Amino acid sequence: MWRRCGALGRALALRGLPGLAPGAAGRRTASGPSPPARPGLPCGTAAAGSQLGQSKDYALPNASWSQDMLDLYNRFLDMTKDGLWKRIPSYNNILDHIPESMKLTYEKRKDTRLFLRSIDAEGAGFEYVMFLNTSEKRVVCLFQPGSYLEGHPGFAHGGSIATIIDSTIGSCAISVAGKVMTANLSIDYVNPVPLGSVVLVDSKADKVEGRKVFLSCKMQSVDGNTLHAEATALFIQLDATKAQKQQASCQ
Ligand SMILES: CCCCCCCC/C=C\CCCCCCCC(=O)SCCNC(=O)CCNC(=O)[C@H](O)C(C)(C)COP(=O)(O)OP(=O)(O)OC[C@H]1O[C@@H](n2cnc3c(N)ncnc32)[C@H](O)[C@@H]1OP(=O)(O)O
Repeated sequence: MWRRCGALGRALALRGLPGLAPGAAGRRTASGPSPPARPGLPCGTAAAGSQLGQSKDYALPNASWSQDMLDLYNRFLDMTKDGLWKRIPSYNNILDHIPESMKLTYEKRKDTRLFLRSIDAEGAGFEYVMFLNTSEKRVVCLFQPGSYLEGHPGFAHGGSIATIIDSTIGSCAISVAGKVMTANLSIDYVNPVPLGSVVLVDSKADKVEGRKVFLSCKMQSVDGNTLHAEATALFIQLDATKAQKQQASCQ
């Protein structure tokens, strides 16, 4: 049912995208190519507002991205050209991700932030960009954990790994079922993730049963040789009444 370790590398190769050269990381940190032109954005996001300059899109290259991160990003950007993959923009307020039509019941608060975007220093927190393939019900996240995500010396904290997995799987569940919440997330941590390295978080919706969305995910190194973590999750589509109540209780 699910791709084993290294399968994403094979999947990339199938698309004519060979794996990255080993040791490519770290060739460039302080400067690099200018951000490429914005590719197509997933429908239903607040992309239009963002394009008007209202919200910063963080899922674009910055000076902290390593060469591995940039190379992989450019490979995925290439894959957006035929329209099968789309880059998901990233704003620091979750409401900027919600289509205008769904915003009626929400009031934008200035003092909240998406957890993943809570660290301001470029490169110190979660550097990531996600790509969505709607037909495969799949979201892949390119993730470079920064120095403020440390757990054991030199390695990413397990909570930060859980966060990026939950968010990647969550974005996949949202693309399949709209308003959802994590009901269950189970993670096997297989190999530690070095800070500053680049990993691929590859998630897929395996099954939808009524309001239940079952997903699975693998986190692996760019060359596909190291499996860092694997996870399964259950997301529940919120029923409209409950969603309204939850919203009312936190305003
Ligand atoms: C187009 C692309 C778009 C891209 C989008 C880009 C955006 C990117 C931006 C940023 C990424 C962020 C992405 C979000 C990621 C983060 C998500 C979170 O962290 S969520 C916070 C943590 N989770 C909670 O706090 C939930 C707390 N729990 C609840 O509120 C409820 O328990 C809830 C909603 C999960 C279910 O409650 P009920 O009342 O609606 O449903 P009931 O009746 O209890 O369950 C429905 C069915 O599910 C089963 N079920 C429920 N929980 C289960 C469990 N833990 N295990 C197994 N089954 C369970 C039940 O047994 C039932 O099954 P039967 O229909 O009877 O067959």
